[in-house]
Amino acid sequence: MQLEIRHLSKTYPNGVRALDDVSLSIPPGMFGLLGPNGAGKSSLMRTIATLQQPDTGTITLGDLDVLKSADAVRRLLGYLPQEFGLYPNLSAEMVLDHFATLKGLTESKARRRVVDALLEQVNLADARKKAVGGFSGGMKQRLGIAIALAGDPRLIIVDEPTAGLDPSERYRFLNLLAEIGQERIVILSTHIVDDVRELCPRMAIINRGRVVLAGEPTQVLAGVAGRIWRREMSRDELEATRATHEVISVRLVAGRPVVHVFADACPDPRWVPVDPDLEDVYFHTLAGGTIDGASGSPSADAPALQSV
Ligand SMILES: Nc1ncnc2c1ncn2[C@@H]1O[C@H](COP(=O)(O)OP(=O)(O)OP(=O)(O)O)[C@@H](O)[C@H]1O
Repeated sequence: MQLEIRHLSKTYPNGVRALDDVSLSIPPGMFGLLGPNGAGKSSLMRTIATLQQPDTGTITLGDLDVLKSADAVRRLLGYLPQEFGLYPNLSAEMVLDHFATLKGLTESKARRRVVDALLEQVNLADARKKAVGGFSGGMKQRLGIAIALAGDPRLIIVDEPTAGLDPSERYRFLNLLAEIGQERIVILSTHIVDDVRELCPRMAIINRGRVVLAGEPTQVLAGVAGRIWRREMSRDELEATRATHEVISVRLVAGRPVVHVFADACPDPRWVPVDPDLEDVYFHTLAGGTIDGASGSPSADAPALQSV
């Protein structure tokens, strides 16, 4: 079963064009949808989740017309939105039991088995009796995934799930997603490049409502190989470099800027070649650059580049 999105566009009543002719093919496994704030990720996720209609375009899941069969799609869907509220006084077990009932698990013994298995899977079995109001961010996200998994969905959408998690909770959460993504379509929407690098065999970058790049991380990395150069420099030199080169990222190492530029040839002997990482691809693409061998239409107007 594959998710096919064709020519999807959406303009909100305030005139914002959140989706602009978006087309994507998403096979089973983890799919990373990367983009900066306001790129249109949540608009796309909500549309796939049947929570809003586009102006034009089609979405199919296998043989199912997603936009015309909302009820059938919801039976196959698990959705973890960017923000979700939980009654703080209920225990994890009660919350999950409630959602499992909503998903159609009406027989109490079968539902208890599912709830137990889900709590075990997301590593919350020990916290099952605790009120969710006292949960940490990571625990809440894991409970959110357990809710999304109730009813054994074929398509799972998770919108910015790792923002605000500490490194160990983030690692735990990504591991859980990797396990889940083995037999289903899992769309991970995020602005965190590392989430996609660590998890997703397929990815797309969306910016200003358009798919500006789609492909496999290894393939898109190969597309910029040999054209990323690094140099440590002073802050004054950085300003001059911005005027003459395509600066794609700047990181501080011990307080000094370490700069990556995109160039077909070594700018001068002070620059050293680097193996590109996905962040180089991301910022190069957002700046309107193209990647050899990847699909997508480059951003017409480039946003400001990342700066320190
Ligand atoms: N209901 C709405 N009405 C009007 N404009 C909206 C609405 N929802 C989103 N937008 C606008 O559409 C654009 C895309 O927003 P969207 O939330 O889809 O992006 P995003 O990539 O998910 O960003 P973020 O990570 O900040 O949530 C933004 O300019 C946003 O302000």
